[in-house]
Parts: sequence; structure tokens; C-alpha cells
Amino acid sequence: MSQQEATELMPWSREEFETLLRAKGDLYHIHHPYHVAMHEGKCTEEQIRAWVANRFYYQVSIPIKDAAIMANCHEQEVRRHWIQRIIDHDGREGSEGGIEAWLRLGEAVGLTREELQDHRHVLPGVRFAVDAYVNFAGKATWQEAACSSLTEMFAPTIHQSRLDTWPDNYPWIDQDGLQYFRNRLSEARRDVVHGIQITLDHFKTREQQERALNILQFKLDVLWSLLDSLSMAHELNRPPFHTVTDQATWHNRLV
Ligand SMILES: O=C(O)c1cc(C(=O)O)c2c(n1)C(=O)C(=O)c1cc(C(=O)O)[nH]c1-2
Repeated sequence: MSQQEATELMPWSREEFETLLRAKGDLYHIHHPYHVAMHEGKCTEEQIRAWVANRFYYQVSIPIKDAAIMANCHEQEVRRHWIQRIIDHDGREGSEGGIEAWLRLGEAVGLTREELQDHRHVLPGVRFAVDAYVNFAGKATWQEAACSSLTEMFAPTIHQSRLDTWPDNYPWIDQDGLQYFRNRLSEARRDVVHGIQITLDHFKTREQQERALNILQFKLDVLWSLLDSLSMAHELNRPPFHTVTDQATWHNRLV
């Protein structure tokens, strides 16, 4: 083996590996044109509503995804931590969770709870992207699934940017509806501390580390694809079957 090949196979140090994981933030959906437009105050009310309604499918799928991870994990100590993610979204007696907060965001932008909960606005591409994430979490090892959640490293910035700009850019949105984003600032930071530790501990060889980066790229693809679907339908006016009908036409949840 040449010196160069040997070097290529050397694992990155913990610090180098973490730096490479964090560098993936350059590809976060904060840079997607739909998100940029939303941030710059250029989205119409209809585009904001479409985003909120479609993202609700992500919101309700997250605790299912986290339950799938726990179902594959035989380490009690990890589950004791991980269960908090489910509680964050589902809430518990006396404290509202993220799903309820997102429903209130929906109401603040002019959507009824019913139209969010029956997923009538959820585009097929959004459904497929989110389902791919849930399915990955169920099939992968819990460590790989934990790694896939690491896009949350970049989430506090995106939540904060909404808190900073939406009140000025979208004064028609009732500000109480933004509570979801406030809650996630600390919740996401806490999740990331745990997720990073699992990832740095588990992916040791260079091959494993490269796989971790690929897993993180998969998750970035999920988030980017979600916004691609929104762009097609609500920015470029090319919703599914637009060449044949003006009606919103796509399947509803099958399973
Ligand atoms: O608004 C966003 O841009 C955004 C992104 C992400 C993410 O990076 O996956 C999450 C969230 N929000 C979020 O609110 C959330 O609860 C969440 C959980 C997870 C996950 O992978 O387990 N990602 C995210």
C-alpha cells in the first residue's frame, strides 16, 4: 500500500470528524430558494400556508421516527435520553408538545387544525421524502439513525432566523404562533449534544466516518427534496398533474 493510500484510510480525529460533519451545514435547507424567499419576506400568504401544512407531515412523523429508533436500541441508558424527543413532540399530561405548537402555528397563518391533521395539502414528494427518513430510521442501527438526526446541528440558526424576521416580514401572522420555533432552540441544542456524542463514539474507522457523512447527506437530501416539492407546486405552479387538471390531485395516506 502506498503512503498516500495508507493516509487516505487513516480515520479522522474526533475533532476533524466533527468539523466535517458540521461543514455539511453548507448544504442545509436554509439555502434552498424556497427557504431563502421565506426568510426575505418574499413568500405570499399562500406559500407560507403551504409550507406550514406540508411541514406538519414532518412534525407528526418525527416521534414515529424516534420510536422506531428506540425499538432498535437495546441500551436502556440511550432510550432514557431518547424518549425525551418523543415527549418534546407529543407532549404529555399538562404540557403541550411540538405537534400542538405546530397546530397553533397553522392557526396563526390561517389554516384550520382539521386541514392540517388530515394532511390534505401534503404533496406526494414531501410525503415520500419524510417517509424515506422514517423508513431509514426503522431499518438502520440506532447509531446510524442518531447520526441522521444531526441536521439538527443547523436547526437553531434557522429557527432563530424565523423568530428574527417573520414579525416584520409577515405582520399578518399572530406572533403567538411562533412559539414552536422558540421551544426548539433549546430542545435542538440538547438533542445535538447527545447525537454528536453517539456519532463520534460509534463511527471510528475512516470507512465508517465516511458512511456517517453519507447518512447526514441523505438527511440533507430529505430536507432539500421537501422544499423542491413545495417550489414545484407553489412557486413554479407545477403541482402534480398540473398539465391535465386544475384540481389538487394526489393520493391521501395509504398506511
Ligand atoms: O425547521 C427546521 O428547519 C427544522 C429542521 C430539522 C432538521 O434539521 O431535521 C428539524 C426541525 N426543524 C425540528 O423542528 C425538529 O423537531 C426536528 C427533529 C429532527 C430529527 O431529525 O430528529 N429534525 C428536526
